[in-house]
Amino acid sequence: MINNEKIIEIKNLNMSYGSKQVLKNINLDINRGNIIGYIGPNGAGKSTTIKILLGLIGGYGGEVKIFGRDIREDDFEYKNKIGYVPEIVKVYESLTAQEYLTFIGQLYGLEYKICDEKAKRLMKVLGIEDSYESRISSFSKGMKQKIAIISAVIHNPDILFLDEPLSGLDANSVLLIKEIINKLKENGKTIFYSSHIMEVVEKISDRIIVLNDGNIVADGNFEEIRKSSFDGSLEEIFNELTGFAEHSELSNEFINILNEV
Ligand SMILES: Nc1ncnc2c1ncn2[C@@H]1O[C@H](COP(=O)(O)OP(=O)(O)OP(=O)(O)O)[C@@H](O)[C@H]1O
Repeated sequence: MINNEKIIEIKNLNMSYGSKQVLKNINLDINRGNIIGYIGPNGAGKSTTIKILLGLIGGYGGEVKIFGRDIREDDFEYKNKIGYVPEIVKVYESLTAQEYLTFIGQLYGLEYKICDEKAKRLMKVLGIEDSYESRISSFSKGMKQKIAIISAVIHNPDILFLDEPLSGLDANSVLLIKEIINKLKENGKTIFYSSHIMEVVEKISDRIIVLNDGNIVADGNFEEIRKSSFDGSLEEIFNELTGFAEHSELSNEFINILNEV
């Protein structure tokens, strides 16, 4: 399905922390129903972009429109239609899954009874329903990740920002969550997928955007990126685009230091 409705429009986006410019004139239009692989080396500016889109940080230059409206003017309504799985999951660990998920659901305006029922059913699908009334502090890493995913989608958002969403999940859960992401796309949801696992980004994304030092250095589907670069895997192209060629030298140096004593 080709959908040209622009759901996110970013014009001349700049962001600095003190004297350090971390986003340098980013221009991006994102269409509804796409999975966008948003990748780049550590410190490239990915989280900063996502936090601006989420309305979590201000002080930027340029313009960001979501659902056609400037987020500076409409910073409340649009937030009800977006969901976010952060890289480092901070859930309120002293709460039970039931307390936490119903709290989040109610923040998004759902009735208690509806979020209670939905949360329990979603946990069942992800195989953790037995822990619905247990404290999150007793959960394994993967279980906490599943809670973070449920809390990001319980209100059925139109745009989903996922930062390393598969972190800590076992192979079966990875398969299930990837399948769910594809079905969310088929349902017209737009997904911003940020990850360092290149194999997944390569397979899952309709469009891949590579950020390096605050600049977009590649933008297109995997085939287009291959054509404009070379015929390799996304991991190889990524290393080439971001200028990282010293892995052999650096790994030798690391081992040599260990061998000194
Ligand atoms: N609150 C802050 N104050 C000062 N500098 C910051 C702040 N947040 C981020 N930075 C700097 O901005 C740059 C971009 O950081 P950002 O977190 O956006 O990178 P990233 O691409 O998400 O990296 P990673 O892959 O490691 O998560 C980095 O140099 C970082 O040190």
